[in-house]
Amino acid sequence: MPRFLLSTLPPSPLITCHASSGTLRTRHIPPPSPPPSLPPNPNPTPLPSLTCALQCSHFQSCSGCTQELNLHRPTILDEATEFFKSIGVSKFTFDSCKLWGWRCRAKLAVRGSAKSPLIGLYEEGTHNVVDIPHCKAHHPNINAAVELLRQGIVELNVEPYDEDQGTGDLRYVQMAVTTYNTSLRASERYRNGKVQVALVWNSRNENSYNSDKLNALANFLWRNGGPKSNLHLVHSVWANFQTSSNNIIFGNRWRHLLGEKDFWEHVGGIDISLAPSSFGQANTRAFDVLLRKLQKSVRCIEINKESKVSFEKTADRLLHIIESSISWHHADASKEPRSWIVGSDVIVVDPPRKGLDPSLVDALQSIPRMELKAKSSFESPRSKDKDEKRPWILRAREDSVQIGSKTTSDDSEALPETLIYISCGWESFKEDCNSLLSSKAWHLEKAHGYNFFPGTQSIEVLAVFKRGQGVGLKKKKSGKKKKKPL
Ligand SMILES: C[S@@+](CC[C@H](N)C(=O)[O-])C[C@H]1O[C@@H](n2cnc3c(N)ncnc32)[C@H](O)[C@@H]1O
Repeated sequence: MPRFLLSTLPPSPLITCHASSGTLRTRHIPPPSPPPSLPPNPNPTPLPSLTCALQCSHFQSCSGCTQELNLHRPTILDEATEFFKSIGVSKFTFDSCKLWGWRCRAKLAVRGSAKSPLIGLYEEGTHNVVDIPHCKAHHPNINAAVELLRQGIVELNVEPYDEDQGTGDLRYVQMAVTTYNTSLRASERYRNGKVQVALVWNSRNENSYNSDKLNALANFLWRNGGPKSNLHLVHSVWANFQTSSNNIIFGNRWRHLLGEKDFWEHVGGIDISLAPSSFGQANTRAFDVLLRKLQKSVRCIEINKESKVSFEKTADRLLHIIESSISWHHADASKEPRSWIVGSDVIVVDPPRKGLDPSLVDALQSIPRMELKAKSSFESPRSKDKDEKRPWILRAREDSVQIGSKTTSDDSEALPETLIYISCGWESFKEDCNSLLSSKAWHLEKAHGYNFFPGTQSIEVLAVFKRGQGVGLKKKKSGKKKKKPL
């Protein structure tokens, strides 16, 4: 039976700063020196706000971070705590991991000129790129690789993209760090992370007129940052070809140019393969902490068909450590969501920032009705399976990968008891959460927050919903104490 198991493993020892604990173990940033006219304080006590301060020279101009002090406590945390309290979860916990150097994945715009390139993020509300060579959120090797790229652009006269004219060579760069290197001690792996560099090139393909420059830039990065260089920080170089005038960063065509083609990361206790086109968490350390709360997942539904190869590689390594079956399906979860809901014990959703598609929320809300219908129906699941005509379901079945044993049909009409919602969009999460609760089909059992994006007002939330109305929220009919749900 497809199932996602929830475990309560102890928190990872990688946590460096815990918002809910009284003692903070963070990188110590000394308070600013007193003005020269004042006698120096012989016993300076570090200001709590500065202990976890960003102290980034780009803060005023860059749109990446919105909070400068108390990085371990995003200000949105108070609202989140209140929100969960108002819906019956009084113990909302929050894990803060690395506060600086946490970002292992960055997409940066490349603008300016070949002599003076700008590599960074847009200024708030504009399309002016702010150069961020000393970004405090980036893994230090992302900043080092950006510096190398800057030298390559200048030396090889690579033209950054001009949005107004649609001209230039290099539009964006994606830098993704892998800290997976078993030849190093675990404590040294993060610091020695290697960067996969994906250059978004303004041409249709590798045969276009400016492809010599692309190869020259890739060779420059490899020569000066690859395994034979002193720096050795570049893992591989990829090209993505994009000529469209819209704001979409990547085109559909990818080419591996240099270095290792496979990119592995170790999170949640397992090895994960990631293609440069796949979604990958920016904060791999914090994601690891989140994943350790979840143990096994079985039926994965993904709209991006490029992820299939990554899934297959990942699953290949999983075979000897998991007993249950695991499958990957290329499908749009918002189309016919019922087909994914029915037959699972536990549903895990991890939607993009905009939250769940309304059709999926509808389906989750209507579970009590599905239950009634299932009770009154005598239709055999097997015959239903055979008669399936809906093209998207049939397509998804064809385009799927099954690892391990097949699912059994006995429980294929089971309805989920648990819904695990992983969210990176606080506003959409609140909306989805309110919709689920108002339907009375679900109640919220617990919620944890994670500091995935220190310095911003984004938090990652792991919320566990159980089917039906919560004990505390149902009208009490007798004075007897009811058992807490497990
Ligand atoms: C926040 S990411 C999470 C991915 C994965 N859980 C992980 O952590 O690597 C959201 C994922 O949902 C996928 N997605 C977006 N809309 C979808 C849809 N309608 N049906 C299925 N997958 C979808 C995206 O391609 C993306 O990989």
